[in-house]
Amino acid sequence: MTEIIQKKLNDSPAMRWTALVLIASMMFFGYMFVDVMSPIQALMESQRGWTPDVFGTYAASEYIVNVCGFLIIAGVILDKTGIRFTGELSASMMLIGAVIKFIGITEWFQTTAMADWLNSWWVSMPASAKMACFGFMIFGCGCEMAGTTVSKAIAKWFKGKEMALAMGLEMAIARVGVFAIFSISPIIADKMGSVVAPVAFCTVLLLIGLITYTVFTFMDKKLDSQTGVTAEESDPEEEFKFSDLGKILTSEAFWIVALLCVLYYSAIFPFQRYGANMLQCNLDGISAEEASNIFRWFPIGAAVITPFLGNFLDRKGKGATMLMCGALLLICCHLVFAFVLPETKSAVIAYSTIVLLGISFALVPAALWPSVPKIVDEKILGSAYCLIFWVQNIGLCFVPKLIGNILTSTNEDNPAVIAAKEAGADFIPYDYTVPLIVFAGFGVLALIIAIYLKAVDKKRGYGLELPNIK
Ligand SMILES: NCCCC[C@H](N)C(=O)NCC(=O)O
Repeated sequence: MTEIIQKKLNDSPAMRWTALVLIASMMFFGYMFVDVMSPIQALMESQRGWTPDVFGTYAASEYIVNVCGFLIIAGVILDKTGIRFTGELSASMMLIGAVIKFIGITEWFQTTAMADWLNSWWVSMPASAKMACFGFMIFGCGCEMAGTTVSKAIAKWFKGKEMALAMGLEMAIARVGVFAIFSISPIIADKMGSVVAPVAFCTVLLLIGLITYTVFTFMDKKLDSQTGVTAEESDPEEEFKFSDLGKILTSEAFWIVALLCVLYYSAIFPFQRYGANMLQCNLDGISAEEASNIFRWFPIGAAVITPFLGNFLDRKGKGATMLMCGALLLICCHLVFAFVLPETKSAVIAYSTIVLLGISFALVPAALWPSVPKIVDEKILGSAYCLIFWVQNIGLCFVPKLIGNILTSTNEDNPAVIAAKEAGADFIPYDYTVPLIVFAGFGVLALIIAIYLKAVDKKRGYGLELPNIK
């Protein structure tokens, strides 16, 4: 009898890589939106009155609802409803949040009665910033939920195939999004003469992201029909249970990784918000466009190297060592920005430090995320990732605000800042030394924890230094 073996959709390399492109597009556009304002901070200050303090509050708003427990609920939604519904929900939340933020910063909104009302309380926060924060809160819930959903989707489509490479590439594509927006946001703002245009552009891209994910859901439905799955993720063993939270939260290894994650990323993503402005200030007031041109090599450096490091980790191991090297590099880079760059004002030093920071940003994520399955049970892996994101989001929420406050308070008596403000200048030459020392401090703590993790790994034999491919 001839046996007919039906090939599943993800058995075809073309189909599974198409699926990756579709889902990674959503994250690509999402990461673009996250940083659309970062390179036009000086313009936001001159056109909408967003001081560093306001900018810090705005940056924190992306994570606030996640920190209040949304990420835990997101884990439940994902495990109960599956990747199709959760992905659509995430992409829709990102789009709705983006539209609210876009409306909030338009010229038109500033003339409305609602803006007058918003301006009447908490007066240091302009109405545009309040609306943008509200939109960014909704966007942030969608974006972080999408991050977990995409990991689960890649695991489903690439299980037993090129899973690590696919995850590395997805992260790399997202970093390219940051590179792209740092390149084009100031250009669009300049050409259109307004800060609204780049936000409008990214909002349209998020709509495209929703469409690409919708196309993926049709492919995923087809895959399920081929594998005979009727209700998604119906295996009760795989489901999120609240009792699992206790198991994870009482694990020492989980806390080591979660703390390392929050400390390291607190010196990366919040820095990304201020990086271009910091370069502008430390390189004697180069234009926002020139500063973005330098800064964009940070995510692109990470994007290029991450898949290679993932491959190295798969074959040679050395995960814990990579974490230590990444943290060490981070400290050196922030200290160079704090003390060497303001003295030398050298573009060469700025470029090389940015590239080195990009290498650090490749080393740590490439080693950190694949380490999690080595320290927690596969059954509770989804919950563990959600909880690590949750702890990480606490840092990402409060650190930008902390940095904004420090930047404002340490520059209160800075004569150059006072003079620029009095003259109504477009560019305010802030002194970034103290915020950069704080970032380096996070790196020092991350390094100590990475060293401790390596020692714990040696004692308990998690295999963090071993290759993934046996
Ligand atoms: N909203 C941008 C920050 C994404 C944070 C996310 N929880 C994460 O850690 N992603 C992995 C990465 O390395 O980008």
